[in-house]
Amino acid sequence: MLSDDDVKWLETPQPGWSALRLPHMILEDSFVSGDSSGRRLSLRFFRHDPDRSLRAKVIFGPGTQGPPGHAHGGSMAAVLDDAMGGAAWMQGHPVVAAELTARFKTMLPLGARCVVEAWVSAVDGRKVRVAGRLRQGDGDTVFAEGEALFITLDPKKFGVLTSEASRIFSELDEGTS
Ligand SMILES: CCCCCCCCCCCC(=O)SCCNC(=O)CCNC(=O)[C@H](O)C(C)(C)COP(=O)(O)OP(=O)(O)OC[C@H]1O[C@@H](n2cnc3c(N)ncnc32)[C@H](O)[C@@H]1OP(=O)(O)O
Repeated sequence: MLSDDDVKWLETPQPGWSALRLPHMILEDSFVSGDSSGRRLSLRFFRHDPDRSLRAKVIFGPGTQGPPGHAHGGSMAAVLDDAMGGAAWMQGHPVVAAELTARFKTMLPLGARCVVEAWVSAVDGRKVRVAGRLRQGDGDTVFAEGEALFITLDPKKFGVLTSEASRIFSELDEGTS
């Protein structure tokens, strides 16, 4: 479903980005990242090293259709949710989403190469506010913007996921320090 060029594009970090190699336990059956068929969502996650925010490359496949030929708003909101949650995890906050706002700005053509940017905007106790943007990969068109409130949980509730996350992010630090 994806061309070889699309796969190559998805897997190639931009300057200042480090690839996040997420373990099978996170990817398997993930609503957003768990589809390897290319029919629905194809994503690769990265860390933007200068400010440790999150980047993702994403292609919305034919199975994400809402308006004919364009992505469903729910699929865009799901990608923003996942990326914003990932941005919080990347900065050491084991969270789940409590509130999510999405603003749909421009219809997103299926198959377009897109980039997601997500960053933590404020932390107040257990409340972690995160913002995000879904834009054209090779241009400035913004398809959707998001804001969300995430709540930090007891890391014990995430069990092995929390230690996996620490391991993944410390490996990145070793690679870029
Ligand atoms: C490599 C690894 C990568 C891993 C990358 C993984 C990325 C995954 C990202 C996916 C993100 C998701 O979709 S997660 C799935 C969707 N979300 C969920 O299913 C969450 C369901 N909701 C819950 O489980 C719960 O409501 C919680 C945990 C959010 C909160 O419950 P709690 O723990 O009992 O906390 P509680 O005392 O109620 O609230 C704590 C504080 O937060 C505030 N608060 C709580 N909810 C709200 C709310 N909706 N709006 C405003 N404020 C709220 C409270 O007022 C309080 O403030 P104060 O009194 O302290 O001031």
